[in-house]
Amino acid sequence: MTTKKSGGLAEVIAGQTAISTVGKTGKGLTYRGYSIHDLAEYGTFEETAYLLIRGKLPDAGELAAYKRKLAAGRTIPPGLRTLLECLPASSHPMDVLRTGLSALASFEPETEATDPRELADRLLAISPSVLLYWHHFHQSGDRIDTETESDSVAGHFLELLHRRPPAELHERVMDVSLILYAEHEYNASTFAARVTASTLSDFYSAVTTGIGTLRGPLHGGANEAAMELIGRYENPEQAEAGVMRLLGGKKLVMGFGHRVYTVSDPRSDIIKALSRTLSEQNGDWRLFTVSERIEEVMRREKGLFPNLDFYSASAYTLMQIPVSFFTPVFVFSRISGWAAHIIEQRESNRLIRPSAEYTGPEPLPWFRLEDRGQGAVTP
Ligand SMILES: CC(=O)SCCNC(=O)CCNC(=O)[C@H](O)C(C)(C)COP(=O)(O)OP(=O)(O)OC[C@H]1O[C@@H](n2cnc3c(N)ncnc32)[C@H](O)[C@@H]1OP(=O)(O)O
Ligand SMILES: O=C([O-])CC(=O)C(=O)O
Repeated sequence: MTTKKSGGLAEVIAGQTAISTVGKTGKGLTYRGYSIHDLAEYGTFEETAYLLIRGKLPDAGELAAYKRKLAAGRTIPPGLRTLLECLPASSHPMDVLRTGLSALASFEPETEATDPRELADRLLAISPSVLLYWHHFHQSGDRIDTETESDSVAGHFLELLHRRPPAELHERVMDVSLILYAEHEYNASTFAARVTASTLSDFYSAVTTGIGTLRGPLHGGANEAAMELIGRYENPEQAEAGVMRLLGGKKLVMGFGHRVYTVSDPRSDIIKALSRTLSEQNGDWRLFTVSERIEEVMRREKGLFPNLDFYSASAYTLMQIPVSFFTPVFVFSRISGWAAHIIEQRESNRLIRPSAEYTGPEPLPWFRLEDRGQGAVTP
């Protein structure tokens, strides 16, 4: 029988993975055995993506070659540019990204000869270009050159967005953010991508599935929803009163809670520290102090802790990233985790098709159309 605990597949072991561990002792996170703290402190997003997609850390030569390859993958095919120009200016950026990456399949289809690792790299490299080509075309009519001098995904995205090389601190914060968002075991979007891969569908379809699933506010969309909440309040006192009202009305406070972590989300302290540094640098503490008060209230009233999405919201805003780009940034990073899982699924595939507990009517007699009067078909 489905209980509240088993609903949503909570605590169900739905398969195996060698890619990451989430929530060991209630709060740990490793990617292929490396702690998230080491990756965020000493690593870069490119090393992380290489580790996830290829299963080992690159050496210096491999990393340099990998960065060159990603830089070469930023170009958008002319047909896809035309398509992006045709999408409405009012599109949600997640629609643009989902549609853009899906359409790339028509220009550069996966074939028997395609190495899925190469395709993963192409999608990682081109994603910021797709979003920002569309953005600038509809903002100013400019058909931007999507090549930049930057040798990192973080720098490429920020440079395309603001059309100038990013400050060193901003590039590092974005790089760490991409590391934190890269991979998380059987989260909803990754699991959905694995389901698609398990039907032997193509790589693009699996990634597109992931994007569609990530967008919801219970998952990746929570970073945008959290910013919408934080942005409502001028000061911590207002925030406390507002959140108390939400809790009184049994509403969810986005950016809090987690399905697997029970003690804390280890990524949250890392992004929180960066949000503090950005506030200090900007000399603007409003978002940070409002966020801290919301955190205090949520701990006191509900015993809930912030997840990665909560302090990502203030950090991104402090770097002048538009709110509607927050979940797309999550996509830029999570493509690496999805890719690792799609490849792992393919390596030992069996169709993912669970069973359901039936709760519908017992077998019913058939009524011919002319006999179906009011109330004739009642169980
Ligand atoms: C990167 C990521 O994707 S992290 C997740 C991002 N999502 C969010 O931040 C959305 C807000 N959070 C939530 O909705 C949930 O905590 C989820 C979806 C993340 C996890 O959901 P579940 O594991 O199903 O938790 P569940 O709903 O059983 O929560 C347990 C209790 O805590 C409450 N609760 C959980 N999260 C929150 C929250 N953010 N605000 C208020 N109450 C909450 C629930 O209402 C429930 O209360 P009840 O027992 O009185 O009914
Ligand atoms: O694991 C989850 O359920 C959600 C999450 O934190 C992630 O995908 O990063």
